[in-house]
Amino acid sequence: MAPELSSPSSSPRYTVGYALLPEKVSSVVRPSLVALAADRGVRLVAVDVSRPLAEQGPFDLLVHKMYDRGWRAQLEELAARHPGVPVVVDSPGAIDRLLDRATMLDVVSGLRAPVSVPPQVVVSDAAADADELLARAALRFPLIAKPLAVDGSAESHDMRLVYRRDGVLPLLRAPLVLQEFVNHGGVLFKVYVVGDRATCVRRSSLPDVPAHRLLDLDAEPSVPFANISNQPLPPPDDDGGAADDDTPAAGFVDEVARGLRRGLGLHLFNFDMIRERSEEHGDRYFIIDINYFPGYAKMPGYEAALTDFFLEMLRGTRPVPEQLGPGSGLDMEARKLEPGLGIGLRELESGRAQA
Ligand SMILES: Nc1ncnc2c1ncn2[C@@H]1O[C@H](COP(=O)(O)OP(=O)(O)OP(=O)(O)O)[C@@H](O)[C@H]1O
Ligand SMILES: O=P(O)(O)O[C@H]1[C@H](O)[C@@H](O)[C@H](OP(=O)(O)O)[C@@H](OP(=O)(O)O)[C@H]1O
Ligand SMILES: [Mg+2]
Ligand SMILES: [Mg+2]
Repeated sequence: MAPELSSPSSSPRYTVGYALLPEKVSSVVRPSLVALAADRGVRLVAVDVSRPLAEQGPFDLLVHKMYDRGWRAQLEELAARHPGVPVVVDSPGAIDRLLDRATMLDVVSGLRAPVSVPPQVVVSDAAADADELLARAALRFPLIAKPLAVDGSAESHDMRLVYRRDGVLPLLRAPLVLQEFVNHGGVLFKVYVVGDRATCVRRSSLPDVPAHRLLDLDAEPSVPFANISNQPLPPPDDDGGAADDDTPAAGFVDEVARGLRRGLGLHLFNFDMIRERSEEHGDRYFIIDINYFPGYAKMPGYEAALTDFFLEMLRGTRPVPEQLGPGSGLDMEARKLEPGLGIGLRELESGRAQA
């Protein structure tokens, strides 16, 4: 039965543990989220990842974004021994696919919605002949060179826009992905997914590259850049004519989000989508990046969205993603949980929960 949670003074009935890096805690676990969640009966508690997980809790639900292998091993070990207690969101196996740009976007080809990935090739080691790979993949300049690993480091966001081949390839540090740059009017659509909610936010992006830039041999053959989508949006006059009401239709955004959620077997992520407008092809949408547990505070109304989602998971009113992707051996089912009956990991370890 759902707990009575409407009164601000009601004591928390559920405990949600979060295992996040300090920067993510300060960006997402803001007082406004903690207060709203508490008001609705959800207590947010930090997991101390330097201590054994089995000694902490009890947690009714665990959310996490940690890159540490030791942490992951703890989750897997516990899950193998006690499937489903507590509910872990999301499965490390499913998250793994987003931590490698070679596999991150594989899911897109299975979507029904008309959206694709720009052509790309993986350069897996420094000894690889990037020239030969480029020729074989028939990629067209400009390209974006992206580090393969997505590991929470600043380096994993160090990109390079490559206008032409001359003298550039030795500058690129493998392993990386070379992806065709798509002109898209300097505006990116960042879609935040929280369970079955999808919220599209307009963000700044790289400006279009005019054809003559590729032929200008006096200009730099490549330029480095990082974290471009955190820059403020250009005023509407300067952003290629794109305006606030130019965001993709909500039905389309929802369809893409639903397809990704199902294909990835994940609940908490965002994706970056760009739109190419050309006379030749009309509008074409591309997905260029998917991020696990992003900076939710940049999404309007994130406090209510996350709190609703926690409660749905805890009350078992939200099933896990309908189709779980490969490699997600740790996926756990949301199940009916009596409020306040979160089973402590310590108790499980000692066998008391079975008593
Ligand atoms: N194929 C592309 N065509 C055009 N622009 C692109 C393309 N790929 C990336 N970009 C631009 O480069 C930026 C950074 O690329 P990407 O999103 O892959 O990197 P990231 O560091 O993982 O970003 P985030 O901070 O969202 O995790 C994008 O926000 C977009 O502005
Ligand atoms: O910190 P790492 O592991 O590198 O991952 C980042 C993602 O790549 C970004 O997409 C997040 O920012 P956005 O929410 O603006 O996408 C960004 O969110 P943040 O602004 O809370 O740091 C991070 O989640
Ligand atoms: Mg991005
Ligand atoms: Mg990213």
